[in-house]
Amino acid sequence: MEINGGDCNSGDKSQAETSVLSSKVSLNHVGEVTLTLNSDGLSWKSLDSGDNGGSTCLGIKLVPDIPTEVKFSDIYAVEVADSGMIQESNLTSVGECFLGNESHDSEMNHFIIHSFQKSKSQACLWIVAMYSFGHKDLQTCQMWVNKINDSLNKEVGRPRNLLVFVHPMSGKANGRRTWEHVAPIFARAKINTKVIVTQRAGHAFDVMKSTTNEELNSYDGVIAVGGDGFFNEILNGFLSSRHKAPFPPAPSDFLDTLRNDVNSLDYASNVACSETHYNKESDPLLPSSAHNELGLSPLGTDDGSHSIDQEIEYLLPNQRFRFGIIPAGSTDAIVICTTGARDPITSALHIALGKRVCLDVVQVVRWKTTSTSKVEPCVRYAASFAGYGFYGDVITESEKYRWMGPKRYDYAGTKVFLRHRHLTQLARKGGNPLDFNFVEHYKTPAFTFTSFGNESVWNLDGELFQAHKLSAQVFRGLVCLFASGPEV
Ligand SMILES: Nc1ncnc2c1ncn2[C@@H]1O[C@H](COP(=O)(O)OP(=O)(O)OP(=O)(O)O)[C@@H](O)[C@H]1O
Repeated sequence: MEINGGDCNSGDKSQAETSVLSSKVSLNHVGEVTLTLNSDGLSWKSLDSGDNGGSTCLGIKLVPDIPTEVKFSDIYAVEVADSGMIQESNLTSVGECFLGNESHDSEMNHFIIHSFQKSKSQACLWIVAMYSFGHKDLQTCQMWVNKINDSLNKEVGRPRNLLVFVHPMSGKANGRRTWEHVAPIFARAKINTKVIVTQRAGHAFDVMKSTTNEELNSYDGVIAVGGDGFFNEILNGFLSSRHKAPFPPAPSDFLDTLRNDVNSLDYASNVACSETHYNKESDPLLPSSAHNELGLSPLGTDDGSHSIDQEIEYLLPNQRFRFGIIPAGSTDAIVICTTGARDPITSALHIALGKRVCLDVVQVVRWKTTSTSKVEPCVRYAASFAGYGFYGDVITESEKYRWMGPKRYDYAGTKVFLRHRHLTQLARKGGNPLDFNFVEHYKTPAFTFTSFGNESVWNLDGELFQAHKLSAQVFRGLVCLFASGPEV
């Protein structure tokens, strides 16, 4: 083993300060290599042929398709393994040439680097990759592991403790299996997980709502193993007791109605204040200072002095806190916006490596009149979409057929469509169902708030709905998921 000084990397001060470690080791499926520890990762070069491995067969050069470097930012774990076999060649599948090559296994101590490779057919899809390096001396293996771990510990943003909610009935009732499939990645990365398998709808919401920030402070994030609805349940549980911004501005005719309603004065003044301080043209996102100007400082500050960063601090249990999702649902739309692949392993790797992306969250306020004629807001948060009308009816109906898996949406959709009163009447009259105007029944036939503007107001079937996108600036920390953006 050689330890070379930093003078190997002349010219770059930061690199020169990092001493470079280099050893002759055996890489499984490749053979003998010189392994080098650089400032940002590991690289290796084959000693067999001088040009990174491979051998010749009938005059044709056979080069194993194995990377020659890995960055620390892409390594999620490293470990010393029990002594075992290292295969010194990769030529197991080249027919006759296999016999002609000297491929042999050697028993030696080894250490394993756990990383990932991007799928060749779909770059968003990450596949676990293991590099097994062998050396006769166990101490050398341990020394490499220690050095690599020292570098991994300097990687920022990686979680150490996570709260994991598993929805066992999600998708095709495979939430638990999905978690068991990815759990070894967290174990290898030495990430502690507290796992809660939900017993009923609303379980995760209740836990998130009732758990204090002090209690959540011991975690670096919350992970949902389930679908979009499950993720939204966790998000809503978290925000419902923490997000205290004023409601979005309402149209003046609606405010007049509210002002005339003596029972609703509190809400009217809240909404009116929002309207006064908000200028859509110059400031498309709701100003964070509105919290204080409205006198709504439930986060415990009312002097108007704290900055946006401080607000995030008050809202989140800690600055590291993130939300993550491991897809196990029926549609998994959110994960397509974050990792770009509907694949639990890809999501688990993103989470373990501390990759993140900001995702907008929308607050939807529905003003509804209660039985006592009081106008009250009903607040929900959505990370992908919110539905109304036909869409809502389909979702409600589909819950009866969860055992069918994702097919239930097609079945429930058809059933709700065919149940339509107008359609039945039309059929009785001998009309052509294709002439049927779906909009007649559902004034908003399949209304989904998929593309939220910064501020939107809808009057649907006589009820007022408002949505506003929570400022990415204000909620920078809050809406970060454990995932990097999809490859473009
Ligand atoms: N243990 C449980 N039993 C029944 N329902 C549950 C349970 N845990 C959570 N739920 C509810 O099931 C709803 C749907 O869950 P989820 O989003 O994971 O599945 P999905 O509907 O199959 O997927 P998608 O939302 O991607 O279409 C959630 O909103 C949640 O309230």
